[in-house]
Amino acid sequence: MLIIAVVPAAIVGGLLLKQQSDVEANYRIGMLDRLSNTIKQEFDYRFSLLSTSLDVLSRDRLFVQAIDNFFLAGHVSSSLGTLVKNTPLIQAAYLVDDQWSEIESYNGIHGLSSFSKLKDVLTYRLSNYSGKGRQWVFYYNDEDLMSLKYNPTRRGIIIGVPIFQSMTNGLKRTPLGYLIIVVPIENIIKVLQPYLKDGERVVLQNHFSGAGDNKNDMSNIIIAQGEIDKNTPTINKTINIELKNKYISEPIEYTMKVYMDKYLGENPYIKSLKYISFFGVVIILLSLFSAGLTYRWIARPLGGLMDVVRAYSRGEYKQSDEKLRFAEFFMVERLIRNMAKTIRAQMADLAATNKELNIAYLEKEQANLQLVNFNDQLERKVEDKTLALSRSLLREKNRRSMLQSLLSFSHELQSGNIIETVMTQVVALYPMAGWAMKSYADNEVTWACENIDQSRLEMPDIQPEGHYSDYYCVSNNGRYLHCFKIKNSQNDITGIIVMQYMALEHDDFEVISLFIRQLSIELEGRLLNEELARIAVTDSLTGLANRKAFDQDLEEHIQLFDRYPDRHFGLFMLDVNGLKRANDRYGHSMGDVLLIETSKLLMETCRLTDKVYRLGGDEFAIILETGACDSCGILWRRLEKVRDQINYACLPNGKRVEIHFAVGYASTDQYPADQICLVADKAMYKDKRNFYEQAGIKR
Ligand SMILES: Nc1nc2c(ncn2[C@@H]2O[C@H](COP(=O)(O)OP(=O)(O)OP(=O)(O)O)[C@@H](O)[C@H]2O)c(=O)[nH]1
Repeated sequence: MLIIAVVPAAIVGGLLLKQQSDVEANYRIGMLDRLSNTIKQEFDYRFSLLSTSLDVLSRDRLFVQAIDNFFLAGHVSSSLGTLVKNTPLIQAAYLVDDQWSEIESYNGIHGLSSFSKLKDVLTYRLSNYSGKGRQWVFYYNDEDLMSLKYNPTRRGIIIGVPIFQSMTNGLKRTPLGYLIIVVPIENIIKVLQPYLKDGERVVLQNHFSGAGDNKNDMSNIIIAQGEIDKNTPTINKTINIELKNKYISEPIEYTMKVYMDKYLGENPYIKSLKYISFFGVVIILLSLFSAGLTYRWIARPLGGLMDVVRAYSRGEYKQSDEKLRFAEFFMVERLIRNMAKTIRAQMADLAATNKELNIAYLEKEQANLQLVNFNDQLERKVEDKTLALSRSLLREKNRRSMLQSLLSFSHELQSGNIIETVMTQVVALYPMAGWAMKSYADNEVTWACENIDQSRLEMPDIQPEGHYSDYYCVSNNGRYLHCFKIKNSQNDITGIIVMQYMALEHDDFEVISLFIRQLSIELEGRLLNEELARIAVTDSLTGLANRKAFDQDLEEHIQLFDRYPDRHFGLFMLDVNGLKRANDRYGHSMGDVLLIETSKLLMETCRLTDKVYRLGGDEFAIILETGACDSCGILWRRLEKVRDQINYACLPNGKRVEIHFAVGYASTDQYPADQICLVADKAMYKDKRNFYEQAGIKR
């Protein structure tokens, strides 16, 4: 994997480096081309300029005439000097006559004999003149054409220009002389060297062309800038250049090699990258091959095996069509096939068992369902029954509670305050409700209220007179005022109970109605009992307490006095005088009136704390609760005063009899308690006797 990942990256990197190297190489080659062209153009330009200057000078009339005229030698010298100074390539110039004797020179060597070689070559060339140009170029080598300081190598180029009398006569004639120009290789180097940079060099190799006598070549001209290190890798370009223009008769050629110390060789890394790439590709191919083999012979069989196992785990017992390789795989395959057979058989058994179980399960489910339905129905019935039972139990409980309450209530009602007892009872029964009650039996005119607005109760719609039914209901701010009349057995309304509550349930209504009925009965019973008790101790004619009451009270007072001896009481005994006569004379009604009026008179005379009794017939008694002797004396004097006044008992028919009675009294202040009755009685009879005696009436 590492190889597969790294090798392509290295190849791509190498290709990029190679591309960069190629670009750089192309750039260097371009530089080399430009330098080569520059050197060539400069070479051509300089020699073209030189040839032009030579052509101009060779046509100079004074210059031509100077060959024959000694006096023009100064002009020649001046012209040659100008030529040499203005033309960088030229270092020395000679003007010679047709015998090649020097006429004038500049930077030259006087008496130079070396021209003999040139003479032969140039004469030969002129004889074979082709009609093209009239400047001839030659190499020189190892010749002294100027001082050593100008040309230490003794090598260079000579340009010979024949000078004719007239240009029109052509070159068939013998020239007057020759203009010889010396171009040392030092000047060529000097002219071309500025175009080079360090590490660049130009080697001009001349071609040996033309006649065999012109073998004095310049050898190689080496133009360099800076030191040349031969160990430094270089690039070079070889081109042919010609010293050639329209003035030169026979051009000469150079092979110019331009060197630059730039390395164009292959990058070693790129070179090694080739090997790396190659080996990388080989490794990748080998890896792919290995992967293919692994996949084909191991992974795919194992995958197929895994698929088979997974299919088995899912319950799909299909055999793979893929043939497994190797003996182990065959064994595994056989094992799996055997397992598949076994599992299939087991699955078939399981399927059959499962089917039976499913059937049994369905039957069980149906039975369960029926059972659940039955249970539901049973539960609903039990629930309904339980609810009904609980309701009846609650009702029964309420009734029992009510009955128990009513039992205690009946007992309480016989003795306590009726209103308070009833209100306590109803509030205890329904504490969340508001209650009010008014009793007509006690002539009560105010409502007893509990959690209810009394002002609402005073409204006409509440009053029982406007309603026929024993129960009526009026609304009260979203609630209800349930009104129950209390009636006695004569159907008289004896009271009303109001309940402020929500809408009444049937059970509640029944309970309250039962309570009201019970209340009515108990109330009437109490009233009857009270009446009976009152009658038992009341004299029916006069309305005074009777003898029974007198006996009870006297006994009470005696007992009380026995316990509290300082609390004296007094007893007055009274007897009406002349009742029999009144009866006899005017009838019993007169006697009754006499008794009634007497009792009124006694009641008016006594204090409220004194109790008056009619003991029977015409006998009366008075018990003074606080009846010390002096108190008894006060009452006796008041009775005396009343008796002394004349009072009548009158019938409607106008008949009347005078009221008169005898009085006697005793106090525990003076007598023992158990004797005061006797003492008072004696006193009374004594008083009666006195009356009759004074009145002269026979009894
Ligand atoms: N009208 C009337 N007469 C009664 C009543 N009770 C008793 N008498 C009668 O009153 C009479 C009482 O007689 P007396 O005891 O002699 O009374 P009296 O005539 O006043 O003579 P003294 O008591 O001795 O003064 C009897 O004839 C009774 O019948 C009653 O309630 N009404």
